[in-house]
Amino acid sequence: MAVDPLIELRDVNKFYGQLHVLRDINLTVGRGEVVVVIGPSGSGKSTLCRTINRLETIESGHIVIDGRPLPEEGKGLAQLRAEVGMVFQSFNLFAHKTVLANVSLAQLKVRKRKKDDADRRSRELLERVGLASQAEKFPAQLSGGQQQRVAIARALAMDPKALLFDEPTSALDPEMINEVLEVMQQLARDGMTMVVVTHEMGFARSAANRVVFMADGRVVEDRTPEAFFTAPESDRAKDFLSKILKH
Ligand SMILES: Nc1ncnc2c1ncn2[C@@H]1O[C@H](COP(=O)(O)OP(=O)(O)OP(=O)(O)O)[C@@H](O)[C@H]1O
Repeated sequence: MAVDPLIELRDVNKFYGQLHVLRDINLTVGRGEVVVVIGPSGSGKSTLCRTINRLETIESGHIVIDGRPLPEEGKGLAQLRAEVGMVFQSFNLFAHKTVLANVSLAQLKVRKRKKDDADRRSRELLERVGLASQAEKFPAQLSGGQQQRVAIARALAMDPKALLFDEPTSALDPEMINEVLEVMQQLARDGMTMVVVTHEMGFARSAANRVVFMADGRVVEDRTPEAFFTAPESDRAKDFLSKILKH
């Protein structure tokens, strides 16, 4: 399936103290693929996502992005985080900067764009996420769904090769979830490579090329959404689906 690998994890292991949180993870995300990671609470989904961005270090194994190993530190890390953007549950916007400045800032610092160029690009992206009229506002003046769309615009402003989403809708009121998922659906249709940790099974069914099911720090299943949702193979996945699909 993944003929042109963009993100590769080989035999990755991670511990928090005694807790073996990622166990022999092997995962390949091809260019243009959307991989949705699901699984019970505490199974290591967020940690997996964070290791790809090197927000967490690993004890053993290899992570390769577009043919290059993850950088260790310094300038290489800022470059990595521009190339592989991350969208968090908690938005992580700068409260004292306008929406426009939030989207422009890293472009000035990391991409070394001139302010006019950065602001022009930011406005284009705010338009793309439906927030053109909110550029001069501050984050606290926006709804949670709008703030998350600003965070997506900010990640896109770095012209990333891939985007990681760590439970991007979990902090949102129900009526705001869809406006964020619609932006993500559009990105998927546009061919963005995405790894999405989410509890939104509708998104997994409709947008994912593959569903990765994790339990106890392991990848237990890695299959198409059709195969996973209609005929899960493992007892862990069957149990998980029977619990969440009751709701
Ligand atoms: N910084 C940390 N220090 C110690 N333990 C941690 C840390 N971060 C996470 N853990 C533990 O590692 C395990 C995996 O956490 P992780 O957040 O990756 O799981 P998850 O599958 O994303 O869970 P959820 O769906 O609840 O967000 C959990 O047992 C968690 O308590």
